[in-house]
Amino acid sequence: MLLTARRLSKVLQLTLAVIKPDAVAHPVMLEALHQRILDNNFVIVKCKDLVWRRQDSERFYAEHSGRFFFQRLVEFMSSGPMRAYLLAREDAIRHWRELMGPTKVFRARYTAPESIRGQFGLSDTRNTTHGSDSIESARREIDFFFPDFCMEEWMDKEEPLFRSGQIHYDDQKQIHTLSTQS
Ligand SMILES: Nc1nc2c(ncn2[C@@H]2O[C@H](COP(=O)(O)OP(=O)(O)OP(=O)(O)O)[C@@H](O)[C@H]2O)c(=O)[nH]1
Ligand SMILES: Nc1ncnc2c1ncn2[C@@H]1O[C@H](COP(=O)(O)OP(=O)(O)O)[C@@H](O)[C@H]1O
Ligand SMILES: [Mg+2]
Repeated sequence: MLLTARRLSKVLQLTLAVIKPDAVAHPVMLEALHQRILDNNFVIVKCKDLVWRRQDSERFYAEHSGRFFFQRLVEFMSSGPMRAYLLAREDAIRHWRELMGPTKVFRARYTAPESIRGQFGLSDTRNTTHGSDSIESARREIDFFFPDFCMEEWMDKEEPLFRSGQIHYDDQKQIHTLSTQS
């Protein structure tokens, strides 16, 4: 029955999530956020730690150049290690954005105290996480962080297998793999 239910479940959606330098700097917070991802039934397809140069930060957030916070955002996002995730689940984009909570931490603390930003955010810029805000953004952002990953191929070949539940969580690599691959 479960298998049938799984087979009938909605197609998995991909989204790009980032744990920002303010949280990566604190191993306990980083671990808590990683666990939050697992607890919310996200499949971790890919995960990598990286540091941006200033120009990477400017390119990724180009849509915000000219806003009053752009310089502090660019400096902050290239100030230290980040962790990038390629996540999959039903309605991944919306669900991760809901888990993050409002962009502005000072608002999140009042309107969404259980959210990631409400709980861990330091300020409106240093707000702990990023998440794609649309299917188009997810495509661009996945390509930005994981240029060798082919979304079409994954959706065609791997998504049905991940959706059918043949999943194994690799504690070492901290990602999910297909049971047949383990
Ligand atoms: N609309 C608007 N909001 C501003 C402006 N300057 C600051 N803010 C808001 O007020 C918040 C606090 O401003 P700051 O004190 O500069 O920020 P901070 O506490 O140093 O923290 P960061 O946002 O990480 O720099 C910002 O995160 C913005 O949301 C501004 O010129 N216009
Ligand atoms: N008013 C603001 N003050 C300070 N930083 C901001 C502000 N608005 C946005 N930012 C920073 O710019 C990033 C991108 O902004 P935006 O795309 O609007 O939010 P989100 O990250 O929730 O999609 C935010 O995550 C935050 O780090
Ligand atoms: Mg955004």
